[in-house]
Amino acid sequence: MNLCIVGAGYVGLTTAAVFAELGHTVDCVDRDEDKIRRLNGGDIPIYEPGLSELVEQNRKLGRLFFKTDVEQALRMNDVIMIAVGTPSGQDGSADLVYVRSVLSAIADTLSRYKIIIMKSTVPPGTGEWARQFLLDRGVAPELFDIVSNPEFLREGTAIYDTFHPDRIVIGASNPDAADQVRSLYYGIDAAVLITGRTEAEFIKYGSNAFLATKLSFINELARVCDAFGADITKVAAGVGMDNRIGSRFLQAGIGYGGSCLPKDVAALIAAAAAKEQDLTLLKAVAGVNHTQIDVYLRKLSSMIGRLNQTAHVAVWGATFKENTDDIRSSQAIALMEALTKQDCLVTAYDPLVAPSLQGVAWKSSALEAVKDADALIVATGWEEFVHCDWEEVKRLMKGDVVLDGRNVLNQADIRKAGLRYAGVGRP
Ligand SMILES: NC(=O)C1=CN([C@@H]2O[C@H](COP(=O)(O)OP(=O)(O)OC[C@H]3O[C@@H](n4cnc5c(N)ncnc54)[C@H](O)[C@@H]3O)[C@@H](O)[C@H]2O)C=CC1
Ligand SMILES: O=C(O)[C@H]1O[C@H](OP(=O)(O)OP(=O)(O)OC[C@H]2O[C@@H](n3ccc(=O)[nH]c3=O)[C@H](O)[C@@H]2O)[C@H](O)[C@@H](O)[C@@H]1O
Repeated sequence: MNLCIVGAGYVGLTTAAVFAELGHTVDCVDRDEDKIRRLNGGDIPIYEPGLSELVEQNRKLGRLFFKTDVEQALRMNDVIMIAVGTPSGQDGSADLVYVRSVLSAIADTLSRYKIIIMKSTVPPGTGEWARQFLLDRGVAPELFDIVSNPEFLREGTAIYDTFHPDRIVIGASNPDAADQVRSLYYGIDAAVLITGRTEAEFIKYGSNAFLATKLSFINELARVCDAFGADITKVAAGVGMDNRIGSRFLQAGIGYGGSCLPKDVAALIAAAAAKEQDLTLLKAVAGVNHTQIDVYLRKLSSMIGRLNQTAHVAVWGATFKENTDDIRSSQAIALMEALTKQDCLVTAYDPLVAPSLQGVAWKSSALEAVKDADALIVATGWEEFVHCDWEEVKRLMKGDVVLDGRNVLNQADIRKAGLRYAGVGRP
């Protein structure tokens, strides 16, 4: 099939590479000229394990192209996939400005039947709104179908997730269009759920909202475990052994971040509010996440006795989780900002990024960052932090406090090196 994917971000690029690998011919277009220039020069603008190899392989095979001429690519292809960003607006609702601009370009170029796939995460009802948008722009109804096909990949494992999804959700009002979208995925062994468009949109928000709920639940339980001197990792293991609950997404820490969970929880709350529904549970989920960093700061303060300009805190990790270079809504960054707000001296290191942050001194290695620090906080679970030389850390630090913001460290190793360990909900 000939496919045009609009948006060369995490989702657009991964989907383009995987669909090309499945044998389709893919035009991946983005209006960001610099991004497309880099892609055509063999430079992948995001860090995603395995993506670079897959892109290069399929470019060489003549199945994957990167272009800036969005209109021309829209004209040339039979299937259009919208994979542009849907960021949070002022009130938390999803800002559809980029989606609208693609729809506008589609309205300007549509002269024969096309399937328009909404891959971006959009609020319930957006497919219907998009259909009306095109009709209002004078596009004949028989010239298009809009199909919702939400994406469930995780950054850092995007290629694996796209080849091995738990399910493929296709929301369409026309069964033929749904079948065509299904055929794009031939070669991928996964359950396919065909549903209505609005239901598909809800499935995406429901999934992310549930994942966020699971995380805030375990983080709140970790706070109580702390108060009782119990170990949340053991509690989570036991709770997760119930198949109805499942063991994944129960790792307590400084809270969830990234470009999607916080944004999608906020968007669902806003979408519900627009229909006069008050989502009290999800508001609490967001609230727990928002205050999770305070829990760590209180713990840090109690261990080093102060949080002010005389406290030197080293922070390891800046990305919102390991194996990505994405710092969007990163709790690690929020933590650094909270520390600098208290005038602490912050030295930091991340294997991939060093974003400019007032009051934060970036160092070129993890060990450099801990030199003379009173305390170390591990804010992202990168492998190199998990397996570091704790004896050396102890030698370099002035103080002896190690705060495990992801509950990924081996307490025994840290204590053996003469350091004091604290996680959240871990005695
Ligand atoms: N990042 C992720 O892991 C996942 C994201 N999603 C959803 O997928 C959507 C895209 O997310 P990301 O890939 O992270 O976004 P991104 O922000 O990384 O990339 C979006 C791209 O779209 C381009 N763009 C915007 N308007 C355009 C236009 N009119 N014409 C051409 N290009 C245009 C931008 O230049 C940018 O390169 C969002 O709705 C997100 O919620 C869904 C699942 C996973
Ligand atoms: O819609 C999206 O964009 C995507 O959002 C998340 O994927 P992602 O944002 O890549 O990251 P996750 O792996 O879900 O992690 C989110 C945050 O939760 C944290 N987390 C995750 C798992 C856990 O047990 N504990 C925990 O604190 C991570 O450190 C991270 O900050 C979902 O997992 C994907 O299914 C979804 O497609």
